[in-house]
Amino acid sequence: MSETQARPKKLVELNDLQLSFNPGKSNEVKAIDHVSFDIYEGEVFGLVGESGSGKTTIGRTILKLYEPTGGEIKFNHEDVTNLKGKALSEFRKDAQMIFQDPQASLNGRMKVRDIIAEGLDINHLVKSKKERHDKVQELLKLVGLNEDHVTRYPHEFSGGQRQRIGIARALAVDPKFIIADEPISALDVSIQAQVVNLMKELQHRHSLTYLFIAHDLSMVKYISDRIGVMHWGKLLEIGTADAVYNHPLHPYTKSLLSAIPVPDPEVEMQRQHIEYDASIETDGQAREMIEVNPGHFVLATPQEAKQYANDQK
Ligand SMILES: Nc1ncnc2c1ncn2[C@@H]1O[C@H](COP(=O)(O)OP(=O)(O)OP(=O)(O)O)[C@@H](O)[C@H]1O
Repeated sequence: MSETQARPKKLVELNDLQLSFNPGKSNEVKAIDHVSFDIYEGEVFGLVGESGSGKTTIGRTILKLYEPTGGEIKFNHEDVTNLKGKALSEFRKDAQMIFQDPQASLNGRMKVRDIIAEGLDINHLVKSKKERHDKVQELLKLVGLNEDHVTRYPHEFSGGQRQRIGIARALAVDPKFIIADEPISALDVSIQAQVVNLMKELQHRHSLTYLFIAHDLSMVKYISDRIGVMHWGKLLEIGTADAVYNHPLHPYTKSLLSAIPVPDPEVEMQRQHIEYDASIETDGQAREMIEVNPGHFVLATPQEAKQYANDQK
């Protein structure tokens, strides 16, 4: 990189993050098991892995909805691991979340206008009723909803429209960073692309940074710049979307990829699912993130990393 070229700025940094549920008890779950990665300003970072791998816990821990058991979280170069009070409210304005199930995450007894304006009210971002009204109208338009929808309730909308309301609510406070936790998995396939396209468009227009959480790689590959793959609380692989999708290193990533259905029926008939033998995660050997190709890391022993690199040739 030349001196004149700007280095990507790190917006979110996770350093050796750990979170255990029920620590020290027989039912302890290491939901985040020594995870480190950075998210650069302006990028879409996709976090994938099967149900229970710890993706939601990471999202909620970044937003300070959970207290980590260990490690550090930085936002905009500042340590936010132990934020409290006013500083925490400020941070929560900069970092917003969009949820998987808009039906459950929107208060059914509130009108759309008040749902969208909630963040404006809490953070005292508007000075008059008119300003509040205008801002809500602007947000509705931004996410492709009708201006006369303001007096309706969430149940009067389709799933896709409800997710648009969730997006408008998140954008109301003008955040820098959005965690989208499986934002499309509850939607019809025909609507999924529309919502993803809207999110992409808003990202460009508002210079947003996303952590996009999903359990399968197909849509994540389309929206993400880089992808991290999680299993059992550990980050197993990280790289550009192209590297992870087209040149996977870890056997778990290969297995995840082999599970994606192919639209072509003939190819689909011949698709072979690669079984993943998870015993390599519990054999007691020390593993660390090794950079096999520039920017493409895998959790491995030095020997495994060599093997994974050779398998690619
Ligand atoms: N509040 C909680 N108390 C105890 N265990 C929990 C709690 N929340 C999550 N877990 C456990 O932590 C692990 C990680 O869960 P998490 O929801 O983060 O996974 P996920 O990858 O987001 O899965 P999903 O796609 O199903 O949301 C799982 O084993 C889960 O059962």
